[in-house]
Amino acid sequence: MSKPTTGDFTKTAGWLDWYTSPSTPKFRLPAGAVDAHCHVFGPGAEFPYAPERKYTPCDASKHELYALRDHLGFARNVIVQATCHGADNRAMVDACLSSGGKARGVATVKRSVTDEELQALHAAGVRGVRFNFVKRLVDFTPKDELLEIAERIARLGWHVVIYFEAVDLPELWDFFTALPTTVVVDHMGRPDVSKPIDGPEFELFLKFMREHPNVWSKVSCPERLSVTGPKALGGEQAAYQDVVPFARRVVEEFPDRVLWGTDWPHPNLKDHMPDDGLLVDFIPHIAPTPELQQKLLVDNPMRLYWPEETQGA
Ligand SMILES: O=C(O)c1cc(C(=O)O)oc(=O)c1
Repeated sequence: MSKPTTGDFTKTAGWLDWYTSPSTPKFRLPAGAVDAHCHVFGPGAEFPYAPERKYTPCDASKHELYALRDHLGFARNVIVQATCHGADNRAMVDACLSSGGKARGVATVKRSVTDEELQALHAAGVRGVRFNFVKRLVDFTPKDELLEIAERIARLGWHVVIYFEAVDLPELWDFFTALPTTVVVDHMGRPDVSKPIDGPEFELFLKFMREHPNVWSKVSCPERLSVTGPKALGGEQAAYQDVVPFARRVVEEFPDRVLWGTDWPHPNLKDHMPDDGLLVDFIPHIAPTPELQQKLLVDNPMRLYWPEETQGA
C-alpha cells in the first residue's frame, strides 16, 4: 500500500496514519467473509471533508481499502459513513459504486433528505443509516428528528447503526428501544473493559441485546477498547486480551446477531496504529469455532447487507 496523503487539508495534530504494510493473517478467513465496518476518507481533494467535522484525517481512498480487502482475504466490505464527511455521502457512495458489487454502505442523512436522494443511496448499495451519540465526534441531533429518519428508512428495509459509549446507554435506552428497524451497535457500545464483565455496565448491554431481538452488535475495535493490550504489532498473536472475554461473551450468547469489521483506517487512535493482519488473527480468540466464525464473518453480514443473495439459502 502507498503512503497516505492529506490533499489540501491539514491533519488533526497527533493524527496516526493507517499501517502501510499489514502482515498476511495466519487465520484463514472463511470464503465470502465480509469486513462489515470500515471507512473511506476522501481523498480530500476529490471529496472534501465536512466543514462541521471534529477531526481531519489522512486520506484513505477506496483503492487502498480494496487493496487491504484483497490482502487480508475478505470478499466484501460494508463502508460506514465517517463523521469527518458529515452527511455528505459522496466518498462512501463512490466507493460502493466502483466496488463491482463488493461493497455496501451505511449513510448519514439529515431530516431534509428527499425520497429521491434516499432512492439514489439505495441504488448505490446503502442499506442503513448511522446515528452517532459520541460527543467528541458529532453535535447533538434531536431525537424526534432521528426517529423521523428511522421511520422513513424502515420503509426501504434499511437498518439503523448506533454509536455510543457505555455510560450513556441508560439515558439512550428508551430512544434505542423505540427504533422500528434492526439496530446495529458499533463496537459493542464501547464497554470499559477495565470494569468486570459481570458488572452492571456490561450487564445492561447484554440485557439490551437479550430483551430486544432486533439489536445486533459489532464485536469490533479491540484496539480502541483495550487498556492493557498487548498491541497488534510486531507479530503479536494474542493481542488485546482484556477485550476477549467481552467480545466472546457477545459472540457466544448472540451468534446470529454479531458482525466483525477492521474499522480501517482506524480514526482517532491516539496510542498506536494496529497491523490489520494481526487484527484478523484476533478473530478466533472471540469466535473460537468454525461455526461461530462462519456466522460472524459470512452468514450474518450477508443476511443484513446482501439479503437477496441469501434468501431461501
Ligand atoms: O471512535 C472513533 O473515533 C470513531 C470515529 C468514527 C467516525 O468518525 O465515523 O467511526 C468509528 O467507527 C469510530
